[in-house]
Amino acid sequence: MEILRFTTAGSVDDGKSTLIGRLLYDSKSIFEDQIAAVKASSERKGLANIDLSLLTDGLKAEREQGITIDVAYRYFTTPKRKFIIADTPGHIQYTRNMVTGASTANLALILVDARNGVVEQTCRHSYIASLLEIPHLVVCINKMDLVDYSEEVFNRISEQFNEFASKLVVNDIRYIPISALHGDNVVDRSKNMDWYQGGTLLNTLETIHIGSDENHIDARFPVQTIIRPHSDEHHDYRGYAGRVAGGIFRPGDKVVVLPSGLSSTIRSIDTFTGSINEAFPPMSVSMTLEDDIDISRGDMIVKENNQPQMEQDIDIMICWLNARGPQPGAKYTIRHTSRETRAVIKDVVYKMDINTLQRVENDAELKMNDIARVRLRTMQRLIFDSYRRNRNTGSLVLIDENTNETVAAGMIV
Ligand SMILES: Nc1nc2c(ncn2[C@@H]2O[C@H](COP(=O)(O)OP(=O)(O)OP(=O)(O)O)[C@@H](O)[C@H]2O)c(=O)[nH]1
Repeated sequence: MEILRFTTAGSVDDGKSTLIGRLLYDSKSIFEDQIAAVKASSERKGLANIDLSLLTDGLKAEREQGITIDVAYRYFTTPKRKFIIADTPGHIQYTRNMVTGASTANLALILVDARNGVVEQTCRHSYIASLLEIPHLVVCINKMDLVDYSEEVFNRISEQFNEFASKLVVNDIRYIPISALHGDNVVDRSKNMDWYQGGTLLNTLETIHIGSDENHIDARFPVQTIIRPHSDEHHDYRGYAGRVAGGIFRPGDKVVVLPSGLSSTIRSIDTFTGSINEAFPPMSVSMTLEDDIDISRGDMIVKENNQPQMEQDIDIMICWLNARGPQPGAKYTIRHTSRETRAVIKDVVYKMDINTLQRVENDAELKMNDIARVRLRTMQRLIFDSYRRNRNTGSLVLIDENTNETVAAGMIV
């Protein structure tokens, strides 16, 4: 079954918890005992309706303890798709959390309070979603019940958002008028907004086309592990295991191993359940080649006629995630595909002011949540594509060698 990953963003009190609770409740994705518990505590609080935000409040408590990464993952399934929600809180650490939750997302769900319209947070979240090249944006205009389910308010906010979004790179934006509290257009079609002809939120999540979200053109296979079983039966088996990061591989394909440049032909592609004729992202497989060549972890198998770049000097857009900014000359471990190497930050080219979308030059000091363009020099060559071309081979993280913390996420320009 297809999996859709999405992230949620909105300012504090826009209704994210209520919306996710509603989505799980109306799609019957939560267990009866959880519902019973929420009903009981709603009654205890003297509420007439059950308070759906209580379903996600357990997670809030965790957040308030200040755990390192404030992203809570929730899972639900309908007959059509599986869903993974990366739920990020609306408070000030937006960038860091969104980057963490959104790097693999197909879709970003942006919540707007119908009474307030597009606010600063909406713009920041949308900018980050576009920076991360999240392919689909769904803007839910919530609390429609508080504006008399007005079509005019909905249109005004949609236009306001559209105008801002025209400055971003987002290909697919949809707008849905909802009331998370009353359930309008979340799972069930609203009886209060006949003027709205589009799908409900769940319907949109179930049907949005995500088949082209992965790059199926540039064949990229970063090798994670070399498999050499020691039993007699498999004496000469040597497989290269990893996750397909782009394109389509088939037995018989002429391939090149990078960085060595040695070439061979794919003999077989194997999975736990047997051999297959085709491998594409994000499948995890093991390949065997016709020739016995030297391959190690971090190498990349690609096709002869379509090769990635290999460089040591790399420009990236970076999101700084750590409380401590980079010290001059500090070395970092870079994790990129299945490869690890060291790098130094040579230069901060500019920082980005997310509110105005202007570049700020002459300010090289990176602070938490900053977004900047920086130049890296790596010890070994990286084998990469631009992030725009391939999110798998174009993204990397920087790790502090002393504390072992992830201090930044980067997207190769
Ligand atoms: N009238 C109305 N109230 C809503 C709606 N959705 C949410 N609310 C209310 O708005 C308030 C905030 O909702 P939450 O779901 O806690 O908001 P949140 O965005 O998750 O807040 P944080 O988790 O603090 O970021 C609550 O009092 C909700 O009952 C809606 O569609 N209509």
